[in-house]
Amino acid sequence: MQLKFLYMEFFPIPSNTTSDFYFEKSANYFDSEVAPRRAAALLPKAKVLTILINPADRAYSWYQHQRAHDDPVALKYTFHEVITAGSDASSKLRALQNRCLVPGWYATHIERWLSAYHANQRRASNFLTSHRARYALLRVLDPWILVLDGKLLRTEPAKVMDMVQKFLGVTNTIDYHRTLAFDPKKGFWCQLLEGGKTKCLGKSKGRKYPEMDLDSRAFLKDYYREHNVELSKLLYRMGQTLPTWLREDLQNTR
Ligand SMILES: Nc1ncnc2c1ncn2[C@@H]1O[C@H](COP(=O)(O)OS(=O)(=O)O)[C@@H](OP(=O)(O)O)[C@H]1O
Repeated sequence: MQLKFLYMEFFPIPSNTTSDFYFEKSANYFDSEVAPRRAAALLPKAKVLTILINPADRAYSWYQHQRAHDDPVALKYTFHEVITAGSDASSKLRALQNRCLVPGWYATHIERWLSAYHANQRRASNFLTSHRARYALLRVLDPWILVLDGKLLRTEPAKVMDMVQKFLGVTNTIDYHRTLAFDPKKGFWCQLLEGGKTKCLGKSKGRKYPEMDLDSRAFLKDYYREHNVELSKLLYRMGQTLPTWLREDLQNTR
């Protein structure tokens, strides 16, 4: 009971009379086995947005995140040592390796979200026996999932926010082309305040760290090849635009 109460407080039941949107964001349960089923049970009408960057960069970003939080394993080992550690490595090193690598199996995780939510919506399209036709119909009737290009979000956030507002069906839209400005010191787009100053995200977002070494880049390119091919097929089936980083990656693969 207690858990349910906390959940309901965290996700208040939306009233039919308001046009408010409740949102929640986290990078940490995207790849969870149980989260999609739980989310679909708790919030069957939720819209889901996934922001994907190149999984190799995501792995490196996580490693840097852990170093910044003084994780002794991330401080002790280089990124290359972490991602290439073998089965004989310590359990702590393997755990860090998993948190760097596994969330980047994007197609596997998105499939899990799709099946959890589709299982919920099946009744609406029960007359269609083919899985593919059902996908297609649900895509048109109820676009509830949007896959966004994290690289584009970084370089052209206003353009991405236009897509988000359209997807959510926001009526009172905000023109982010006017409310965001590039801050050269931060190296990212930030909120533009009255008077021309900018308000950027905190120190923990957009950290400055060295470029990934080329050996790690090559290792991860190979490691994620099949996963990225699967992702491109899945996005095609879902009728979603391929992120530019994925297009480039696949072109280089060929
Ligand atoms: N405008 C702007 N300002 C700051 N940071 C930006 C911005 N746009 C995108 N990013 C990228 O977002 C990354 C951190 O966001 P996350 O949501 O993954 O972080 S967290 O899960 O909340 O810790 C962060 O990753 P790192 O660069 O590894 O720090 C950024 O690259």
